[in-house]
Amino acid sequence: MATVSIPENTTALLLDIEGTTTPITFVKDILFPYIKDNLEEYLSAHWEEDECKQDVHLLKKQVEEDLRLHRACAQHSLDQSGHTDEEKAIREVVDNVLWQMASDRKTTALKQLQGHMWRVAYAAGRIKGEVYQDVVPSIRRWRRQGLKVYIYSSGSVEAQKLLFGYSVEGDVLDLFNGHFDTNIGTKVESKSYERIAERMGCPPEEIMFLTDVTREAKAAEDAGVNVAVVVRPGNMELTEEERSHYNLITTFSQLEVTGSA
Ligand SMILES: CSCCC(=O)C(=O)COP(=O)(O)O
Ligand SMILES: [Mg+2]
Repeated sequence: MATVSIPENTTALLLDIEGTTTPITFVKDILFPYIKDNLEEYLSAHWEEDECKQDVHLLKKQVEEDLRLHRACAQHSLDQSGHTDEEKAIREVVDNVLWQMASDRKTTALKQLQGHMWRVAYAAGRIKGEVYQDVVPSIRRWRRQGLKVYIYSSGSVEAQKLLFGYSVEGDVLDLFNGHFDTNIGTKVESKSYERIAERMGCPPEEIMFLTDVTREAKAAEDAGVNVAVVVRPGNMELTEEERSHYNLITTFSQLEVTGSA
């Protein structure tokens, strides 16, 4: 198994979740179906609570933005009048959320609601966060070697903490120095990586980002961040050009700090 060097000046590793620390199938076959199956019941049960009201408010803001950019179809828009009865309003939220999920959108509004819904399932032991076997030992090794380790996922920070707090390996939240989500910007915008570097208090060149998505890798590279593309079973196929351009790893154990044995 070929090793890939973590550049010598690196002080922090930044990790994607889906397709990188965690199988895509966990997200697509466990997490997302949970939302689809429980959405209407969840909204009905929590509709009058502040947190749920804020989630719905954020979804409405997203619809306004989508309409402004001509992205939303009329039947998937939330009612803007505010003069609708509760059942109809819930139905509209359900339709909008399912529409967003069908296109695998990564909006902050969608991800915030999903995070709140998963909380109950994790706490009740109905879901355990999957992580590839190489993930925890590799991160522990990097931490011993003095590197900081952060997560950057489209999943909300709350959803990230649930996944690692209730993981198949137990509570492994101590692995991470911090978490970032789309509140800092989308993962395909290079500005997001500049902001993350600012928040970490280091230049982008000291960060190495691991992801399965080459559009994210390109955005990070454009910001000056070093990247390795993670190839896991079920991840999107890479083109020949991508395969030759990026450092590829199939497991975290391949990543070695330069100069370490
Ligand atoms: C953080 S758990 C939920 C995963 C999720 O909703 C998602 O969109 C994953 O996106 P990623 O940026 O980790 O590929
Ligand atoms: Mg990913």
